Amino acid sequence: MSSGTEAGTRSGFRWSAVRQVWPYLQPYRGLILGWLAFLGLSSAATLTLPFAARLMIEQGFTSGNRDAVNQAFLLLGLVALVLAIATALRFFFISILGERVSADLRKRLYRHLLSLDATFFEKNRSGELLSRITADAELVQTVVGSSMSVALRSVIMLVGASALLVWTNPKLAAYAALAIPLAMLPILVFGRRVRKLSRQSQDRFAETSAQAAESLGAMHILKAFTRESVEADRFDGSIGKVLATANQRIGTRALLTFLIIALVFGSITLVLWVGAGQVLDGHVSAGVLTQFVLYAVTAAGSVGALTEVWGEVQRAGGAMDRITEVLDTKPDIRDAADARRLPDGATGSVVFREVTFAYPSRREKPALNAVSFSVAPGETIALVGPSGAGKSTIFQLMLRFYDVDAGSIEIGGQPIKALTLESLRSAFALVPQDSVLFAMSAAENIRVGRAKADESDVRHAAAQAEAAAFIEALPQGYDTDLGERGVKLSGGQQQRIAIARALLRKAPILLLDEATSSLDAQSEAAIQNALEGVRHQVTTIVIAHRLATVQKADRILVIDQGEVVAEGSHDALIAQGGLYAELARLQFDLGSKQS
Ligand SMILES: Nc1ncnc2c1ncn2[C@@H]1O[C@H](COP(=O)(O)OP(=O)(O)OP(=O)(O)O)[C@@H](O)[C@H]1O
Repeated sequence: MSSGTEAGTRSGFRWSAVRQVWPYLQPYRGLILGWLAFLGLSSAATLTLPFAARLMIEQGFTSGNRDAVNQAFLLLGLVALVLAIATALRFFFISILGERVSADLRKRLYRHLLSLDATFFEKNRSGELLSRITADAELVQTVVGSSMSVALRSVIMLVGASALLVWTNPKLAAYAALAIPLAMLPILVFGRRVRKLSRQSQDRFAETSAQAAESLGAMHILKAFTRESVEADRFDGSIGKVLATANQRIGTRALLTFLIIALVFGSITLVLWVGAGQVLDGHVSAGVLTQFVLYAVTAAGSVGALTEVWGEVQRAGGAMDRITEVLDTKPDIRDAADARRLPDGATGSVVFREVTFAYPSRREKPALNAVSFSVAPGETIALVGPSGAGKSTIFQLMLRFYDVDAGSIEIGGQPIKALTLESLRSAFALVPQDSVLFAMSAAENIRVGRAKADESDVRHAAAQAEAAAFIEALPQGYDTDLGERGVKLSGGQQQRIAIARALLRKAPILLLDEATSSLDAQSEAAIQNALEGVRHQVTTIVIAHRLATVQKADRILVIDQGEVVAEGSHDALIAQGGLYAELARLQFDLGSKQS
């Protein structure tokens, strides 16, 4: 997406992206409290272990007292039990929290995507957007459900172990204190690079998903043009790029890990060497040194764990950036603050006044130029003209998929910009050029027209659209699943389902965009008859290349290069002898030669 590339090159880490996660955590205060409580308990238990070990050595082995050994082991066992229970419950609370947060994030993202307008989807590939719902939300889940917990636990352990180091032996602790800032140094140096590479990884992965989604959705084209191997190579190339970025990121992380472990444990070894000298000199007991060692290892382990999750947090920061970009995108086409509903029972009149419009991606060439016409309620109008003339654009503007650049459009006597989008679009039943079906049953596909329609209405609409006979002949009749995008049906059958869907809607304005182009003459005639039946109840606007389809229209508008160049009945337009007469001569002459 356009803003995506901007953010992709932005190298700074956005804390705002991390803050964006907070509203998703807030509703789950109970889970957070549960997690914090058990985090505290498990940390306390872990910090008690070195102390128990010291007791064992000092009072048990050194003094040779069996009771003391028993007591020390009992304490150790109890601590271990508390640790086990607290760790399990901590894991439980935080993992559930992670799942809930990512589920909410996905729901919100999807809902938001559905609210965005046509321009957004022209700029962004669906597979790429899908990866934000799947892969990016997954990363955020990992951070909330695990890294966040590890990070906080490590901080607590680091602080706790450091305090206990000072308590155990302040002099040795002072040496150890030098090790910590040393360990932080590589994080500061390499952290920025890791987060930049992480964002790049996610972007490249999204690109791969987009590519795969597109190809899998057009498998028959790939096969028909034997492009499988070209496609596979293209995918290999994309994956190669993902891998290259991942390699760089992992390499940097590996170097980071090496430096941290080498610095931290190197320093600790030095400190212990000093400590061992103190034991030999009799200044410090073996028990105290053991306790010190264990606390030092705990503190060092915490630093290590922090660096590990720091990388994760950086990655999730990148992912959250990508999610936030979508959530921050506001649709240009939305309800005005004072939008009102189109009154129920509004008539199906349509008025275009001097409408000029250019698509956002092609501003230099208007698709429509000062187009004016009006359609009375119950009238049937046909839009005719060469391919690319602007006929479908007229439909898109009526449905307010785009806003006009100049002029205005009225439906039922109301300017469409003053209406709520929901009520405006409820006034239309559209049969688009490509009948889009879903992987649902035949009945559900028809019910897309009106979700609450009952079975008899669905069957009636199917009968009107000449679809009843073939649907009933399907293996499970109306319950037959039609496959992804309706692949299990022929083009003409898909089109009839789309017509049934539109008829079921019972909207005041019916828009047919090449709606019967895939049908045989017989089916088309039958549908024309069915449409005759509803003809005076609804306003019908038909786009058709086959002039036989439009002859019965009350009026025909001839569109050419974004302008209305002629208007009238079939006979009147033939008599005028313009573009329409030319189209008619070509089609009907051809027809007579063929027959
Ligand atoms: N989303 C879009 N972005 C940019 N230009 C577009 C877009 N959709 C259509 N166009 C352009 O606008 C012009 C009008 O297109 P439109 O789809 O309205 O033509 P049409 O008359 O319906 O053609 P056809 O009969 O082939 O369906 C064409 O030049 C087309 O290339």
